[in-house]
Amino acid sequence: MEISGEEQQQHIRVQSLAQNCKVQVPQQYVQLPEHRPNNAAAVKSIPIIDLSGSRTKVREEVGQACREWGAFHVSNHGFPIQLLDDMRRVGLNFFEDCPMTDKLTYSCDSNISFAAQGYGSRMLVSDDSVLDWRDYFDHHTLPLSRRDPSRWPHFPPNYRQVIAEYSDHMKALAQTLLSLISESLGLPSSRIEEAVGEFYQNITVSYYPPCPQPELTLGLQAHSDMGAITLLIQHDVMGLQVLKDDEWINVHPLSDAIVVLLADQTEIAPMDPNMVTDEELNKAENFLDDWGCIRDPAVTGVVSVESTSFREELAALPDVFTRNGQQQDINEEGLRSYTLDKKECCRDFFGDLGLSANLPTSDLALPLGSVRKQRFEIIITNGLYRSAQHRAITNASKARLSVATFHDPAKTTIISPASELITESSPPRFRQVTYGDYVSLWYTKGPEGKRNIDGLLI
Ligand SMILES: O=C(O)CCC(=O)C(=O)O
Ligand SMILES: [Fe+2]
Repeated sequence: MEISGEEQQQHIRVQSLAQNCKVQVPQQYVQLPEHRPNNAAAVKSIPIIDLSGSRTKVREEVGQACREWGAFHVSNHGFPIQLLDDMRRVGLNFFEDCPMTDKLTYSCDSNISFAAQGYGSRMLVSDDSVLDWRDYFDHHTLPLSRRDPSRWPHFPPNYRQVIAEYSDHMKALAQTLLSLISESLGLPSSRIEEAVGEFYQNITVSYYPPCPQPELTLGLQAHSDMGAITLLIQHDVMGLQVLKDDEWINVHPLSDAIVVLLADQTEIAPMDPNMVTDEELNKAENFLDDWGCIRDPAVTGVVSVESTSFREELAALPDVFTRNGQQQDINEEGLRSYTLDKKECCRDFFGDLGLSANLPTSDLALPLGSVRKQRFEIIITNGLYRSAQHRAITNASKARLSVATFHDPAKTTIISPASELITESSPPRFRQVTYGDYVSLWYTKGPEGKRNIDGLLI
């Protein structure tokens, strides 16, 4: 049967490409210069938290790691070490020892749905995106109603059993971690898990073949994960990097430890305003400063805007945000163009206002005033923990494997501003977004090297 160009595209696996392109990668895999990997700072590393320590100590360490990194290793986590090894082994066996024709029988069809289960390479729908140097197998594992092991590899023979056991243990660890994260914010331990609801868990095994031009490519472009919390293991080849203070930091593989990555829904999970202490507030302010957002009370009045009510709102603001020493243009038009051209900038701006970027630009005029009033009392804390921006790099000599276990809300869960913030004088002004829509945005627009929470901006 003749295979159409489109079908061929669907079936091209990076592993086959790597065997044929020994010198040069195809143009579609070449990243823009600003996205290419550079030499990561060797000295820093994400924190390691020993979960067997006292609850108070662990809580404090988790809080600090979430504020400063959004990513950390956990050791002595209670997850069976043998199962971590088994998972890495069956993953490698499938990618390296199963014939390509057999692997292709599990191909996922990204035309049918986003994040389709199965064997694939290309995640984003848009045709003009630069491609990742990666193949993957995505498994839908929880809730049990989504679990259909017959859709998972039959090779090696224990593959399906390992995935099922791995999924159950990962769920338990995710629950422990979310309760620690809740407690570290002074919230009841079940608070974030309740906000997330029943876990939708996916396990993605990623396989990065050796790449002839690692300096031009990325195994996986920069992004933050969409759900609540991701737990990740790598085998012994380094490739994961986390962004910290505008610097990419290598996450070295530790065979017995598990990487925890905060995902977007944890960043915007509701926080209890009564729990915000002066000390936390100070930390939040320092945190924003660390992100290059300088509050400058000396600067007043900024922009020319068309809408009078919007101008009045702005005039009521005694200060203006500057970033890296430069005053931000915050007129409505400016924001609109940030949305299109400089989403990161816009996201920071919204983030400073505690809006978690969960706001359509056209509605910006309405909430600004009320938001400003509450900013230092309540809302800042909402963004205190940031989801980790991360990516994977490639290397010329060795294949690399990682296993990421995502814990997400149900597609029907509504992401909305913290209910604590809604009062008569400050009614909800934000578009409510269902998690499913959020996911669709990500797959159609792509993270574009930015945190995918930006996808919520219209
Ligand atoms: O391969 C890695 O280490 C990163 C994987 C990842 O970030 C993802 O699958 O979302
Ligand atoms: Fe990720």
